[in-house]
Amino acid sequence: MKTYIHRLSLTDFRSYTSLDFDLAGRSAYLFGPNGAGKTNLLEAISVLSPGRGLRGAALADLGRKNPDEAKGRPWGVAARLLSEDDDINIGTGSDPRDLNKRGVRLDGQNVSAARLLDHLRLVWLTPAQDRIFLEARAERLRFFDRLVFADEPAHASVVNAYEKALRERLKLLVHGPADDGWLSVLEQRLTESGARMIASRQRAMIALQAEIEDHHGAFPKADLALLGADNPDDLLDGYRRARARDAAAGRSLFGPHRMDLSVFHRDKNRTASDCSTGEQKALVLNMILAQGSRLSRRSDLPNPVLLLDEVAAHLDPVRRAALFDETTHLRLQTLFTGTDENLFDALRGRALGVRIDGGQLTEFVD
Ligand SMILES: Nc1ncnc2c1ncn2[C@@H]1O[C@H](COP(=O)(O)OP(=O)(O)OP(=O)(O)O)[C@@H](O)[C@H]1O
Repeated sequence: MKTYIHRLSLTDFRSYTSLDFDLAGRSAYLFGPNGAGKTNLLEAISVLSPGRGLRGAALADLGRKNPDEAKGRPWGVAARLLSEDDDINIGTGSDPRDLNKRGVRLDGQNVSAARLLDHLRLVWLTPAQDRIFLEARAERLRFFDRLVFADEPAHASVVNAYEKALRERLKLLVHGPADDGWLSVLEQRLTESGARMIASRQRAMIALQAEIEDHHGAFPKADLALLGADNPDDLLDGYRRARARDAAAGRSLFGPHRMDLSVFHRDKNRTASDCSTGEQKALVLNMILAQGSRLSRRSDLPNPVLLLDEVAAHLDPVRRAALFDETTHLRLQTLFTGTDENLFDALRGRALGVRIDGGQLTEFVD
């Protein structure tokens, strides 16, 4: 299902007081100086999906505030989406009673954030993710889980339920009383959600690997592997046996929350963390494009919209051209950001060029 963002409206979101942006379903290159508000605009789109957006920010921090103010204003983001058989208004914004919460609306009806996924799938890449192969395991797993989740939305609630049970079990083990009955209930829950987590991650990894084989000739091939995927039949016993060790360590040392994603650069015959910065960027971009391509072929899902923050400038001209060709070929609505206006030349005719300065969109170049 091809879905495109047609119009985007922001109210008191980060540096924007009020903004209406007519994308008309097109891709766009947003350019302007540092601090102009380019990432803020991508972040506004990113909160049109469950979770806390591409910076992982606290919801209360998204509201516009002056430097001397401790608290931001209530904020809102709305979009009109058009697809082949759908025309819908989606919106989200602060809960006026509690700025740490937000409400979500679909055509004026209050709904849960998960419902946004019925209409819009987002895949993003930010500069912070360039270092994903060098980060701690938990960060890499979170990155990969987001890819899984764009594919299987239920994965997010399974991970949440798992993490909640894990925290509760650890609290009991460390602070007591270590009621064996309740611990067993929690470990049973961990076993059930843990087995689902492992299965979803394995499915997503296999599908992504198959997609990488088929596409993106200009980007290095990545060999993906999931490490630490326990046999689901061993989980219950594993938690039981880890009790004393976990209590002593004050950490949960067993289970699929300790899985990791291993990425290998096939042509260089090196693990990703030993590759150059540019090679790492190309590897992660390959994974993002593969995911975008995969989702775009699923006729049961909305077409993904790609948010690529400061990606183009860090690629060599051949890869940059390949990136622009790929997103055009896949008909993926993509929002690129960058400081260099000249990069727009390669996108002319297939994306809007939008100058952003002082928090305002000041110029459109077609
Ligand atoms: N809650 C907020 N209220 C008002 N302004 C904010 C808020 N949060 C961030 N800002 C401002 O937004 C600006 C940063 O915008 P953004 O990160 O979108 O810049 P950018 O154009 O992506 O810049 P760069 O090229 O440096 O990445 C900063 O000036 C910052 O002070």
